[in-house]
Amino acid sequence: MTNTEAEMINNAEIKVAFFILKFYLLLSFTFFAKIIKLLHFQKYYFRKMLLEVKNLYFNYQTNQPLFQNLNLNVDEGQIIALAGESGCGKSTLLSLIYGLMDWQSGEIIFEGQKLFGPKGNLVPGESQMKFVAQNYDLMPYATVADNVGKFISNINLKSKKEKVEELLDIVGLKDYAKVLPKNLSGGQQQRVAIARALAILPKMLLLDEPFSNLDFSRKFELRDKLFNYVRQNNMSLLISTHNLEEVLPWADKIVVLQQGRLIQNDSPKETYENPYNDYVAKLLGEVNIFSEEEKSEFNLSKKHYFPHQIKIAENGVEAVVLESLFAGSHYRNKLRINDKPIVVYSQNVLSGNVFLKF
Ligand SMILES: Nc1ncnc2c1ncn2[C@@H]1O[C@H](COP(=O)(O)OP(=O)(O)OP(=O)(O)O)[C@@H](O)[C@H]1O
Repeated sequence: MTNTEAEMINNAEIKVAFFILKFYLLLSFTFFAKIIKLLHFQKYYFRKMLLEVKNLYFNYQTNQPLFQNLNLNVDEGQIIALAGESGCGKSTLLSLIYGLMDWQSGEIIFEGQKLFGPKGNLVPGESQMKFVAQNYDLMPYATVADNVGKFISNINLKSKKEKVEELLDIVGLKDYAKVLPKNLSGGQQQRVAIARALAILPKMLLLDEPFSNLDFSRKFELRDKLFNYVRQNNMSLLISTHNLEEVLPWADKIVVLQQGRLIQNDSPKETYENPYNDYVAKLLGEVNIFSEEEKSEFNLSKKHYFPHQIKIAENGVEAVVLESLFAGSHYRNKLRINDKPIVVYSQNVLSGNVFLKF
């Protein structure tokens, strides 16, 4: 064999070796990708149940039950929005779960253990949960930092200080560490209470309308940071709200209460696309509601249309423009189809008569 022939054989061997290596790498990459996908799937679809409310019956007054046979499950790491109009029972349900009131019958099970409400605990509240009620319950003569650090151990003061700083950053109160809560606004006190609840990384966090006192820009910032922190730390969150738009992007499930009855329990997308009734649709924002007669008159496929779901088109249902107002990202138009007033959002200002596509 000549030198050139030997070199050619060597090159061919190297090529084959490279080919096998490439094939092997590709195979192992696909294998690992599959494993990662499986773990991801498992994380979301085989979550462990953390809280179970079973056939809960509760009344403030004996003749009028607020909850009758209420059932609700919360999985580990799940974010659930508890929605409903004022007075539907959101705060009461959170207080019952946290163990601040006795219920008449039914069961509340947390981590597989039956809870007994106030009679089961010397100190009010369950130890693995934290509840931020609407009264905040702050220590008025301790600084903001001391309030936030209230439940953090003093064994390592440096790490405690760092944790408090991290939490104050999340709620946007870094510059208020040394201020007393009595000198803060309602919204600021609310944020201190949230930071304090996050401090001990509870397994379950119960927040009662946590954004009610916050201005628009603060709300955006806090929501992002709060939900990310909750997700990163695999906490379960039950958050009450009367405005679903506030929590829709982050919630795994929307649970809707109407006068103490649980009427819908679905994913945000399902709730938005198929609200159970007019009450649920209105919790999701401005909405056009059509009666059965109007549905057949305008040939509509559903009952509820949000203003952006109705498009201005070349032809379709004719409407008269009553008003077209600039609303930032869109124009908010009041229209009338025959006698039916509706609201439609458009990219341009409207006038005269238009055609609508549903
Ligand atoms: N201490 C109480 N005694 C008697 N009835 C009460 C008491 N607290 C609340 N209620 C009633 O129970 C119902 C539910 O109240 P709850 O505060 O749980 O509603 P909510 O949905 O949290 O309202 P909001 O959004 O205004 O906080 C309401 O009709 C309310 O009037």
